[in-house]
Amino acid sequence: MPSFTEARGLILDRVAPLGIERVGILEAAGRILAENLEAPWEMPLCDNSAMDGFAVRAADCTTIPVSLKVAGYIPAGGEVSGPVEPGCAIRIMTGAPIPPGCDAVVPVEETEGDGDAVRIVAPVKERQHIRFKGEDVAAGETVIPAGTLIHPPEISMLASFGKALVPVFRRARVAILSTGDELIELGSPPVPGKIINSNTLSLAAAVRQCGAEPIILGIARDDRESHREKLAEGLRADALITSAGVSAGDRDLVRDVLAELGVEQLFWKVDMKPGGPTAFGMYGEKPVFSLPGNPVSTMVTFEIFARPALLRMMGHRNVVRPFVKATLREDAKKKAGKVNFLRVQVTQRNGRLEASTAGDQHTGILRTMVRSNGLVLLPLEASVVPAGTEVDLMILRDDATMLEN
Ligand SMILES: Nc1nc2c(c(=O)[nH]1)N[C@H]1C(S)=C(S)[C@@H](COP(=O)(O)OP(=O)(O)OC[C@H]3O[C@@H](n4cnc5c(N)ncnc54)[C@H](O)[C@@H]3O)O[C@H]1N2
Ligand code: MOO
Repeated sequence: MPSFTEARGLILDRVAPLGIERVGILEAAGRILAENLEAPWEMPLCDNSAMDGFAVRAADCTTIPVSLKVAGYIPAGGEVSGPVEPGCAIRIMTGAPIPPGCDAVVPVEETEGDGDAVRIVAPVKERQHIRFKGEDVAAGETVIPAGTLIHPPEISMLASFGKALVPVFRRARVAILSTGDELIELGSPPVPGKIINSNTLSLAAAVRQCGAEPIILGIARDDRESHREKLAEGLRADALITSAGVSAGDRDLVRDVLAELGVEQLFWKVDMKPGGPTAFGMYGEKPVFSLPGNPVSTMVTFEIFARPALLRMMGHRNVVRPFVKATLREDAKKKAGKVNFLRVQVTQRNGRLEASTAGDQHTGILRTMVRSNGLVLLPLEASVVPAGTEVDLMILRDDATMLEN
């Protein structure tokens, strides 16, 4: 039986980025750039002022104070007129081009009005307060390499170079199927023995949260016909995720029917809890995740196995949430011989991360998952991990470490 890292390795070895598409620049945020951005021109395009003030010739300002004739005005977006004569200054706004002849800008705060002239009252150094042509980016330079996750700074750079359409890796279309005769859809009244199909929705939300597109297939009933029809439909997407029907129950049909449909199984069962009865296979280039049905196990196995694979398919390079060190606040008990993921509440105290159990750790307890914002890895052989131990923590929520308790 593979460890969770081996199982994840088997998956990541088999999935690769999907194709490339061009999207409107705002749609590119959160996506992965698929081609290098090479600067089509230099930035800035011309020497320009970094301050509101006066463009001067530094050689005119060797003795301070000095009065210079104000010979013109260039607003931002304005145009440069002829060269500036010695003894003259040009009123200039931030971003406006430096007129020829000038080699420094004096901020307005370092000047005084003097009729038609301006009096410069602070020392002036050649080149001060000028943003020089090409100092930010040279023409032809690779400014953003392919494979970069696009954040607002990349949007700014892409926009600055006129890229209204941006080449990004395609989003994965992910089919989601729940299985089981006990399931009813959201909206039906509660009935003992029946379960509202929450896995489809938590999976769809998780798929969406990682930037992929969920395709909800509904529920496959516990017969081969229903499984065959729904699973075949799911295999048309870029990836298929099913929940339930993979343990040892006599009606756990998922793996059987997937095999009939031509899915090559790479593993079934992983050495971890929750999530032991997870299966994974490939249908050609498409990954097929058969996740266990307990809602907690479904979500944990999505995090550990499906999310990294979907991210890789969408071109991401950093696909695995890293483990960071945290201090365990209470003793944690488990059965020796299996890796456990403990659902925890992460807090930050004096800049250090601490993890407390989020409640009852039975895999049937959904409330504990709702209370948790991280998973602590409890190692294989341990049966008690005492309070105060430094443990490996996987943070699941971006806002988790903002909490100071
Ligand atoms: N004899 C064995 N029994 C079980 C084993 C085992 O190894 N041997 N493993 C246990 C573990 S661990 C898990 S996890 C579950 C996984 O079972 P399945 O994936 O086959 O799922 P089901 O048995 O159908 O359902 C489990 C549980 O989850 C609820 N469920 C299922 N689908 C949904 C859904 N779409 N939305 C919300 N809740 C769902 C279902 O009602 C059950 O309560 O097997 C153990 N048994
Ligand atoms: O793995 Mo089951 O996922 O322990 O509840």
